[in-house]
Amino acid sequence: MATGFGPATNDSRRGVSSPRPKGRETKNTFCRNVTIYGHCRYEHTCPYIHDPSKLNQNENMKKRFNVESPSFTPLQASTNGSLTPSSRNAAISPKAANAAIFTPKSQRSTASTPSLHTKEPALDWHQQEFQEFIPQTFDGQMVDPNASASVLNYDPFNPSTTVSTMSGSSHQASTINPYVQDPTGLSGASYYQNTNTFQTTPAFHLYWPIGPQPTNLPPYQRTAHDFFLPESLREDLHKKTEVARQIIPNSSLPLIEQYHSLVCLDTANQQNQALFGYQSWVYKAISSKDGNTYTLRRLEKFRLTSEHAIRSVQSWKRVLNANVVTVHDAFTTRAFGDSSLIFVTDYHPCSKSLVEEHFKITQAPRFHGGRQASSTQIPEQVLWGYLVQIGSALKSIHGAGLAARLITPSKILLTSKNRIRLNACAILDVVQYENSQPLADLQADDLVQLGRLILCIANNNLNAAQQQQKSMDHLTRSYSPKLKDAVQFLLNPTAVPGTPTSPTSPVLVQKDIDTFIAGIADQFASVLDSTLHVEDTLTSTLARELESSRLVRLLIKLNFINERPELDASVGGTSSSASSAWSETGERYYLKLFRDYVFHQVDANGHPVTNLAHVLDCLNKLDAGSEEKIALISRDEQNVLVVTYRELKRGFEGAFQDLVKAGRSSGR
Ligand SMILES: Nc1ncnc2c1ncn2[C@@H]1O[C@H](COP(=O)(O)OP(=O)(O)OP(=O)(O)O)[C@@H](O)[C@H]1O
Repeated sequence: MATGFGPATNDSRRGVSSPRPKGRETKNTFCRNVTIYGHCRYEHTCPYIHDPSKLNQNENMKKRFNVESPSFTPLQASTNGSLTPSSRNAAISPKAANAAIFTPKSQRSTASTPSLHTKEPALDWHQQEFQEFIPQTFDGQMVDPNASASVLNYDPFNPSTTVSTMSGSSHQASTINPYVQDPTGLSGASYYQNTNTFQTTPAFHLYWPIGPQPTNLPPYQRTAHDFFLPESLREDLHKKTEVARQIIPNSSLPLIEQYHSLVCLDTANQQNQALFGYQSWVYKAISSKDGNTYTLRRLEKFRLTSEHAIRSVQSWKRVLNANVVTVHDAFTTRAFGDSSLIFVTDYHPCSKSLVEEHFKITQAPRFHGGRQASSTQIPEQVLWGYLVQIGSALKSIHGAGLAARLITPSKILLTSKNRIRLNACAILDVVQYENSQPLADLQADDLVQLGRLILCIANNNLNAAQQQQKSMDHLTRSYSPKLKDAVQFLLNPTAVPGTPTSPTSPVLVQKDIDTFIAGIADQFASVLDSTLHVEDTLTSTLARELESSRLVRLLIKLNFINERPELDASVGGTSSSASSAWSETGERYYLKLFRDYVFHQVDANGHPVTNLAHVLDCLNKLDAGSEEKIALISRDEQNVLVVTYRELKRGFEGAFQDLVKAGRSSGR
């Protein structure tokens, strides 16, 4: 390492007293700028020697420097937190008055320099001597001293940094990407100058707490679970995937058009014919056209009398609402041995109807008749959630010139917690095509059906709408007046009194979905807020999975490369001898030892080390191509190879490209 000190060439340090030896020590010191750059831009003011022949000419030096010459004044943190020169007589250029203070990173916790850290751990063991100043080639790249300070203050392990970084200077935060292979070296070790300090350790991962923090645990209390999906979500998704891919071997159910692997979703033996006028069955099926899973609803013994009837489904295909089960197609088939009408809709695994959710028949003591419905009162917020969601569905449906026509508990699906979708849209439009009522009446009836639905759920009774007054009394006693008003509005006849134009003819205003939605706007706001909270949580979970999936891709590549005995010198053969295996030579050999280093470590007693943190740390550093060195030990323990992650990464990419090329050339 060069021992000479030159003036700072970095603009961000202009006007700052850079660390340099005191006055008389310069007389024998050759300017390092000349050594490094061949010249010194500050030759006329620089206190160092620029002419090699003048070295050791002490007398000359005396003439050029006197006590007023700027001297090295290391900054020290005073007890009041400000930076003071250690030398009492130190003279600082007046220009320095407006300059940002250069703050050695080890002193940041006590310095008054603005920091991105809102709170920093005051750990003594982080304190260390300020290292000697090493000129960087940052000219013109980091001209804003504050920008450089904020970047150097970047702490990937400190969640408080994240908060302030994101709110305060999001642009700067977004420029920090440890994965960028920056040819300028900005993302390399030179960028993170004081690499020995905790604060400037570069982030080799992006497990970054970006969303709402569900727990207030400090970092050292985190567990491996924090890196992956929450258990409940993982279980839920697994269950859904399992159910979605379930098939029944040797099933006797036929193939219907492109739909195969049918599984019946109706568990009840008795089918209710009252709603559609036909016995209906629901199946899960896979489409051979796109591989997706769909739901087929079959209406038995249906005879199509008009082509127009089935064409009415076209309008339903355009209704894409988050609270409506999307309709994809409708057709007739004889595959079941009769003439059946089939509706193809989205499939929502593990969903259940509101009947199953709220009116589940439970086994009760014999003196109660053996069976009874669950009697727990449904929270008001759940009822508002249903009103808002179905209100939103009806807005889309009515806006498309259609009516839902069937808003009943058995035809509303609960697809996840408190998330519902109308599930029998389009069916009555086809089966009752010939004797359909005016659209306005049907739309008004949708609102009445919605009122009845809420009344039934609030009363825990499927037949509550038949004793309307009694059920309303119960609702009035158990819930807020606002909910009662909303249900009353819905249950009113198709028209409500409006402003009369004359005393003899009172005007009746048509009741519609827009009026209803406007009336419960505050509930829409609250449902929107909770939905956005859920979205935030899911986004933060997704961000964690993003990191995990990145590491999976890395591991896949690594395993493609490691130990491929079948690939001899024919791959990358120019660099390996014909007799040796490809994956055992050259850079691939490092990767093999690296695999041992990551996964096969043993402790002092020879017991296997299974440390997730070590694995994640190593893999992330490999992915980032860090300059950090590691010692790889050969399996016979005779050789130690010291390599940087950057070198490993280069070998890793090269080896993988070799494989890809070899795969292509052999036509695989
Ligand atoms: N689109 C769908 N995605 C996933 N599952 C569905 C879908 N549609 C229906 N199901 C499942 O099929 C079951 C039967 O649906 P169906 O509409 O026939 O209800 P039901 O309770 O049998 O009503 P009914 O008494 O009128 O026959 C539902 O409970 C639900 O679990």
